[in-house]
Amino acid sequence: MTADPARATLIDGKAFAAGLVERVAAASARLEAKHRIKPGLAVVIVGEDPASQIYVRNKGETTQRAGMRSDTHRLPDETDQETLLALIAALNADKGIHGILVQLPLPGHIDASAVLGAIDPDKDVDGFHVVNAGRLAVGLPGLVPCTPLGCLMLLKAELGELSGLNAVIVGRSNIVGKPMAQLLLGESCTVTIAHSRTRDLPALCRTADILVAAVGRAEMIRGDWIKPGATVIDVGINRVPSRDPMKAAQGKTRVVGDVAFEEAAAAAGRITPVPGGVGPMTIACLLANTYTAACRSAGVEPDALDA
Ligand SMILES: NC(=O)C1=CN([C@@H]2O[C@H](COP(=O)(O)OP(=O)(O)OC[C@H]3O[C@@H](n4cnc5c(N)ncnc54)[C@H](OP(=O)(O)O)[C@@H]3O)[C@@H](O)[C@H]2O)C=CC1
Ligand SMILES: Nc1nc(=O)c2c([nH]1)NC[C@@H]1CN(c3ccc(C(=O)N[C@@H](CCC(=O)O)C(=O)O)cc3)C=[N+]21
Repeated sequence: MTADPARATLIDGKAFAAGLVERVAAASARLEAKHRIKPGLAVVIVGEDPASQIYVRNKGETTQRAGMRSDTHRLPDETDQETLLALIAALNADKGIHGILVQLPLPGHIDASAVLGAIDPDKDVDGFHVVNAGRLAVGLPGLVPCTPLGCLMLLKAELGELSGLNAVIVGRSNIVGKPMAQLLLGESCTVTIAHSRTRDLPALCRTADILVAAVGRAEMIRGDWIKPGATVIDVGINRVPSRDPMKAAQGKTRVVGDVAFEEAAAAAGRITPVPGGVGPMTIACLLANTYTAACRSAGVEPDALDA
């Protein structure tokens, strides 16, 4: 909460994620004590992309802190598709592994959709398999992509009932925009999905009670695009040069979202920061999905993970 009433309330994704990780850890400990199952996550990373390396290290550390098994498979950039598919087949067959995540992007010589399609849908903790996309679309239980799931948890924690609200999602990717739309539709929001061909995006955004930005363009969404009092969820993770010109000259960067934060915070009712907003929720939801997958593999009803 901020003291200035003219400024939006900050949605503390980092704190919410820490609480969720604790609840997953407690639920996993109960699962292990009662049913002798320790949830296990396998993360596969191909190549040396530095940003990906950081995320993968973060995921591994958080998973272990939650008392779950975490295996990281680091493969060289030149790994061929058959080798990767053989690893996935082995992980699909491994009874101690309940979740498999293949870090994206993959090197260009690998067909990402073939690789994602090879993961057992019941171990697909990213929720990227077409079977899970289909389950989400028709309202069957499945595994839901972590980033939109984390956004929905924040929205429900902040707003409670979402029914009837106008939601505008900027971005239509299969991993963020589309599943976000499905989830908000499931909450009975009136959902509009915008993209690079949308006409008069600022006017459309001004209709949003809930605005989700998943574009990948630094600070594209301006303060005067925000309906006063709206809830703004900024998914974007963009590296831009440091503010300090000396540091920028040394190639130092900082992370900003898709929303011009200072301007938007002056208009919005609530807003997520970047960093410290959606990003940590993505990792917490990955653990939640791994716990859920482990329970289902044993036919055990997962404990509720809400706050
Ligand atoms: N916090 C987290 O945990 C995560 C953050 N991210 C971040 O979220 C952002 C989005 O990721 P992702 O969905 O994978 O990105 P994609 O690049 O796959 O999709 C971007 C979407 O934005 C649309 N778009 C691009 N430019 C414009 C524009 N000028 N006006 C309106 N729409 C536009 C594109 O439209 P079109 O389809 O027409 O090309 C596309 O639908 C990135 O910054 C990414 O780093 C992603 C995953 C997790
Ligand atoms: N198969 C797959 N699944 C993914 O979920 C996946 C992926 N590939 N490839 C890359 C994107 C990106 N992503 C993020 C996760 C956490 C933060 C995160 O925790 N960010 C922190 C720190 C940001 C920083 O300072 O760099 C924050 O926003 O506060 C960000 C981004 C998951 N992704």
